[in-house]
Amino acid sequence: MFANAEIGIDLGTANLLIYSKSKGVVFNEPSVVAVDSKSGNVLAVGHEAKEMIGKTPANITSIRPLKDGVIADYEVTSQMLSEMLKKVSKRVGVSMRKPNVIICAPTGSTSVERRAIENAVKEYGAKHVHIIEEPLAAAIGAGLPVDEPVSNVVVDIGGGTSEVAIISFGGVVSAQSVRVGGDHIDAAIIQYVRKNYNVLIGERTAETIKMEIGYALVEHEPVIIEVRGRDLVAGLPKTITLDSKEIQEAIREPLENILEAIKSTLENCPPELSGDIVDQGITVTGGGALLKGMSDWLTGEVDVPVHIAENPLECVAIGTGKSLQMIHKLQKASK
Ligand SMILES: Nc1ncnc2c1ncn2[C@@H]1O[C@H](COP(=O)(O)OP(=O)(O)OP(=O)(O)O)[C@@H](O)[C@H]1O
Repeated sequence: MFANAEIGIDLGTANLLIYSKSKGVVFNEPSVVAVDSKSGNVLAVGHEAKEMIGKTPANITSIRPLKDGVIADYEVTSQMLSEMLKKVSKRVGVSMRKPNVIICAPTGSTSVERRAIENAVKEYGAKHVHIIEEPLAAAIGAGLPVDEPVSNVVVDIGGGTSEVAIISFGGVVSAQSVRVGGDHIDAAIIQYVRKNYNVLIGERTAETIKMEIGYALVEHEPVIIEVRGRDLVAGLPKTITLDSKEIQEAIREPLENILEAIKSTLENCPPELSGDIVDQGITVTGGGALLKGMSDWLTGEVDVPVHIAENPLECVAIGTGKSLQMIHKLQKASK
């Protein structure tokens, strides 16, 4: 039934990626939509819409329709998907008519949330939709030998969720999904700056701070960044200088929540698989893997080797794409 499946979709909280069987990753843009508030019409999607966040006039709203890895605004998600598939069709000349689709969902998502994902794709006109567990896709995309009799641990740190899974024989042996990811790290930075400087910064500024001077909980030479926000007392624009040590403290809590999920998954690992984990280590995927010091921090905390995947932001999309070819094997394993 899935032999002729054609595209894989990583419908992420932060980014939406589309993988075509014939051309690889053909689309990789932020999961953002700019909508005309009066007519409800979509004005822009992806990069163009992200540029507009926090800057639009009253009649235009920039929306991120996914939250914590799942659909928060169904209507807008369907519109976004449809616009993005049309864009791909035009841009790379890949036909997106009635595709067979493999799309991923977080392991912690409910059946209602999964149905919403499936229906959003079907609404576009997809013929068959198959849902794959997000960490399994991440593991396949990271090049781990998921269908072999050796267990692998994958940690996928996305925008809205972090998934930790032990995978063996093409299936998820045990998994934990926490609704904590890059977005929560950004929110912690916004809160810190507001509390300590009385300055309000926007989401995009917080993300820049994280990417430029954010560190996992490791020793490092401090670096600084200058950013602008609005002084909450004077109401005027203000420039402040932040250093990486204070930001490190500000983001401690979400990082520790992610670590807890990793530790508890490892603690619940069937004893027969523990040996493999010591040998193989942990592979980290998702945008969060790019936080500076991530690999050193996790290695110190869990005492097994930690590898950052080669292309962490694209692993899930590549994995859904590759699973187009492996689908029969995976289906057998999940029976
Ligand atoms: N260099 C970097 N340093 C730190 N964080 C980064 C970096 N690059 C990207 N990120 C963060 O990675 C997150 C996006 O990752 P990714 O695209 O894997 O998430 P997603 O798949 O959209 O989300 P989810 O899996 O939760 O639905 C964002 O929070 C982004 O800020």
